[in-house]
Amino acid sequence: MLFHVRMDVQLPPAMPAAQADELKKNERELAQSLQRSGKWRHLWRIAGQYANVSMFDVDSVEELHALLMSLPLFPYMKIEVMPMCRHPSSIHESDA
Ligand SMILES: O=C(O)CC1=CCC(=O)O1
Repeated sequence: MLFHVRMDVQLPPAMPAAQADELKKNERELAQSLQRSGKWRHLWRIAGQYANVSMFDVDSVEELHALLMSLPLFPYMKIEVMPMCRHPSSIHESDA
């Protein structure tokens, strides 16, 4: 199942820089591991914003929910999820 996910990061301005850096480092490590596994298919920065657009390929909504909740930055992100299904006019086999 494919999901389009937008994540807006909203770190508290008062958070110490060292704590923010540690969260970002842990987030990067997990994100890269999930990309290598194929679960996190795409990760794009939205230009000019501390936000990303991602595509996830998971087996269920429950798996997506657990994955998103496991992200170190989860408590500091506004997350919007859009479930994707194949468009009948798509010529890309990988869009399923
Ligand atoms: O910086 C972001 O958009 C949040 C994030 C997701 C994966 C990652 O490494 O950072």
